[in-house]
Amino acid sequence: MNDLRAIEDGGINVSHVTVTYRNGHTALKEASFSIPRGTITALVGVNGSGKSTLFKAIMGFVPVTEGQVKLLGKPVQEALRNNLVAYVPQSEDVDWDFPVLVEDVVMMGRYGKMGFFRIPSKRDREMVDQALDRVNMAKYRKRQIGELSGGQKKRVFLARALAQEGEVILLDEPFTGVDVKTEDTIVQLMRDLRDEGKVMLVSTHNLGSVPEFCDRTVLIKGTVLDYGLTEKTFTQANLEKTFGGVLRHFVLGGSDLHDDEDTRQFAVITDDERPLVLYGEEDKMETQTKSDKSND
Ligand SMILES: Nc1ncnc2c1ncn2[C@@H]1O[C@H](COP(=O)(O)OP(=O)(O)OP(=O)(O)O)[C@@H](O)[C@H]1O
Repeated sequence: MNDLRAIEDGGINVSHVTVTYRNGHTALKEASFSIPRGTITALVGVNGSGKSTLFKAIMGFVPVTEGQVKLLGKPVQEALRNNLVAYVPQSEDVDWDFPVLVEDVVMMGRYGKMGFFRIPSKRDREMVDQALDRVNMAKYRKRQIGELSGGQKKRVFLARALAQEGEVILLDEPFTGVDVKTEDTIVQLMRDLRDEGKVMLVSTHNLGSVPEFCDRTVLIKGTVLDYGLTEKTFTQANLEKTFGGVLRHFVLGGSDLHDDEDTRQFAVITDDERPLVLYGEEDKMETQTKSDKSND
């Protein structure tokens, strides 16, 4: 990938970033990648590979020991001051017992634009209404957030990110615990946001869906192993490097699959969420997505 383009387009630029926690543990070392605006990038790695640490570095929650992060061409603190970064958290990171209404959670996305007393303006209310409509959650606006299903909660946090009008959107495991319909809603929304020029980084274990909607992939294992266009980066060899022995992997071919001499084979790779399916000759297998109708 071309770093210059990301810098010119003002996307996410992570350059030689090292993060060492206070206990001396280095969770990320010399990580570098660049992604331009108007793109969706998958962040893929095993548990503990540094995905959350990278998100925290991008949001300025942990100090970067070395290197630098730039968002839309600006240093992190400036981007945060300008309210440019929206974050959709993992469900486990949220205290669901906290008594707050759905519409109030979405309004939190507007706080950075309000004055000291946080009195919502007409525009703030309009943005909240629009955001709730976009994720199909308007009819739940007076519900307590803790009373919603996992998928509905996710949609509320997406609405909060929409209401914020952030240009950089970070999504931490948006598909965990959601049904297929919600997954489709989230994917469609992300595509729309991409078309609007936002830059999105999405951590996911849902390997099967990466080629469907992520045009770029960052592979992470304590550092960035590789990054770039999904069709070039999201390869079997790279996934094996990224996941080591954690992935389950099986291949079906020969007479188990074909009645003739066809040498093409299927490979299924999974870390227990939606599997990635590859098909073709052994040395040039390609990903199969929902939209692939023929595999004659
Ligand atoms: N506050 C902290 N202090 C010290 N070490 C930490 C801290 N937070 C995370 N780590 C360590 O840093 C490494 C990377 O953790 P991180 O949470 O970034 O991984 P992750 O890829 O997000 O994992 P998961 O997929 O489970 O969310 C792990 O070894 C973890 O134990």
